[in-house]
Amino acid sequence: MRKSDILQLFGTQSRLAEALGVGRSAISQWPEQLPQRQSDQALGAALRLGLLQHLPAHLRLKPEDQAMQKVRKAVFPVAGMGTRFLPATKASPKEMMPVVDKPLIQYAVEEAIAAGITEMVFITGRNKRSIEDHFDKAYELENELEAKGKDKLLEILRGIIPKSVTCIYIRQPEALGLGHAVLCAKPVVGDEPFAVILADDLIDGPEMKHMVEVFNDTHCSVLGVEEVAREETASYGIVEVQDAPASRLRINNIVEKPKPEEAPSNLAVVGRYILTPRIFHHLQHVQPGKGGEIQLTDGIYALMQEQHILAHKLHGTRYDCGSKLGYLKATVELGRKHYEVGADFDAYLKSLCASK
Ligand SMILES: O=c1ccn([C@@H]2O[C@H](COP(=O)(O)OP(=O)(O)OP(=O)(O)O)[C@@H](O)[C@H]2O)c(=O)[nH]1
Ligand SMILES: O=P(O)(O)O[C@H]1O[C@H](CO)[C@@H](O)[C@H](O)[C@H]1O
Repeated sequence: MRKSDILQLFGTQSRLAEALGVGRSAISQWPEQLPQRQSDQALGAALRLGLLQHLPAHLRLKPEDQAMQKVRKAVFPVAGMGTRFLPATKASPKEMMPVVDKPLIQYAVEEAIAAGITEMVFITGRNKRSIEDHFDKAYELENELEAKGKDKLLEILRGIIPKSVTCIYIRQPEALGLGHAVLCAKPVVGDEPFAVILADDLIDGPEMKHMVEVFNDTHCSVLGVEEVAREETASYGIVEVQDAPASRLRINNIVEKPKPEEAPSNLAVVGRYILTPRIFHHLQHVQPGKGGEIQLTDGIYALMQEQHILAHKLHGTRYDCGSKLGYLKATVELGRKHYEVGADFDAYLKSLCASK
């Protein structure tokens, strides 16, 4: 690829330099015929900035490069301690706590599958064996159900993970923080955009599917956000946004768990992210932040200095199942909707309220 083609795409050297996070002098030293690495970098930046529609036909992405830009992998960090749910989480993971009849992690995996994601990457720690068992084939149990003619249950069991989906487990040796957990996925994710789903934020609705649509349109990282009460900002990553063309919300600041008086807004990041692979570079360099942990938010802040990052306002209802109250709310709401017990449970709740 020629440097002049690239410059035509970006308009000016400064704009290209800014997009790549390098100085203008570095660009002026580029030769006219660009080595592969520079053309890849420049094309990647153009893709993220939505400039590729202006690219002459002979320079458009090859189908194999387009495949690399699909969100095919989801990372599920599940190596945390779950201290807010002790003693329930003393010997079993928080992500295996059931809401009605499915563990939290299964809701998260189902949301990823609904978004067309086919590789599930779990970042696990100690006490997390039951997560692997949950997504593994249970031969003895299946044989038992088959012998007893319990076909419906057998079907439910076999449907947990469709055949087209692969599960991969990576151990986070120490719970050094969410950012560190995501960095542990680097060897498996490689040079592709990927989703991050925090299972304790249970979302009733196909949120990741909507976010993948935004990514496919823009090729920018996307964060799921929701307005929270001012007094709750210290529990979340908080973003500041500006209106960008096509009513996409572009993030221009992100702060981990600010006090209400210091928060740039009340727009909170919930546990849904689509990130470009460049995040790994930044996570390798961020220092321990809030709470002495390697924070994903700090990596995202660094990424934002060189790439556009968008905020996607949730469509579905989110339940903070990392907290007791949020978990109880999810249990009641999803219980009321459940195909088997929903109607009876709803009648019970109504009679309970009437009797108080
Ligand atoms: O080092 C870490 C930290 C956090 N995580 C994962 O990131 C997500 C958000 O982290 P949380 O802070 O909500 O989870 P926690 O397990 O640490 O919970 P509490 O002690 O606060 O009750 C959770 O899904 C957690 O498992 C990791 O995988 N590794
Ligand atoms: O839940 P944690 O680990 O305290 O916090 C993590 O998840 C939150 C969403 O649930 C985000 O807003 C935070 O930015 C992130 O660090």
